[in-house]
Amino acid sequence: MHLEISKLYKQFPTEQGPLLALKDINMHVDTGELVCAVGASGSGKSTLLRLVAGLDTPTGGEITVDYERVTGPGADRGMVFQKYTLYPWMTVQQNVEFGLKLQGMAKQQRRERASYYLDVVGLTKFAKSLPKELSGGMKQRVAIARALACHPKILLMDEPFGALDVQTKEAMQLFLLDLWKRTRCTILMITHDVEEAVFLSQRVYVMTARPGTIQREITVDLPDKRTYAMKREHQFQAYKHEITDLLRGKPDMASV
Ligand SMILES: Nc1ncnc2c1ncn2[C@@H]1O[C@H](COP(=O)(O)OP(=O)(O)OP(=O)(O)O)[C@@H](O)[C@H]1O
Repeated sequence: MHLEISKLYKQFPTEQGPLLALKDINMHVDTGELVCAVGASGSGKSTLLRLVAGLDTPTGGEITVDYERVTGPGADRGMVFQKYTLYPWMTVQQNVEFGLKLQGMAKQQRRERASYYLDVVGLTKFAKSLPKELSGGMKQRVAIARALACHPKILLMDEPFGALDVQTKEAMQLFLLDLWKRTRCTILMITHDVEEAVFLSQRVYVMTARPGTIQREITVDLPDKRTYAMKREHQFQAYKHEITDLLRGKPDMASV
């Protein structure tokens, strides 16, 4: 799998005139990578992910998945949004099966596929529950199972833990890292949370706001096994400060 974003521009018409949301964005994600784009509010993160998902069209540049141009939504890209997007009237199992049903998969096969991914996210016992009976973290695990069940080439995550309390968010970050290792899925996540980006990623793209650009690409050279304790270590804190300073627009003394 190879996702390539080249010379991407997005401009929106507004009452005050054209608004340049994304300017000359160049990024890539390869098989098995977990990459985050981090930026302040208004840096165009959601716009970027919507373009990759094919939910909107760029003003300039292009996005390719395995060298094929993205022209609309496709089963090769699975989405997980911040707000729980489960259908409230469907059981957990039905929610996970829904995309497969749309793809025309036979009943027995989709039941088995959904059960497999509910097991992967540890929610087998809740297959018959309705979303309202689940906690926020559990709902996001269902949303992840639903996206993975369609066997996407890449999982696109838009602030997936943004609506969760701090403890649940940390638990979900560890859950995602474990899932990523077990399934070897490829993930592009956007977040405004610097600590989250450093904790999860192998590479981080740091964005600027108005217009949204890629300011820096940082390879996070931390041990593969990430732990809570690691967050207090010097190297982790150094990455966090480097990215926070970039977002604040402080001069980076290392590059002067
Ligand atoms: N449909 C639209 N029409 C006009 N302007 C838009 C539209 N969508 C986004 N924008 C503008 O584009 C810019 C980037 O928005 P976007 O939501 O992508 O940023 P973001 O980094 O995801 O922000 P946040 O973290 O607050 O969600 C903002 O200035 C926003 O107002």
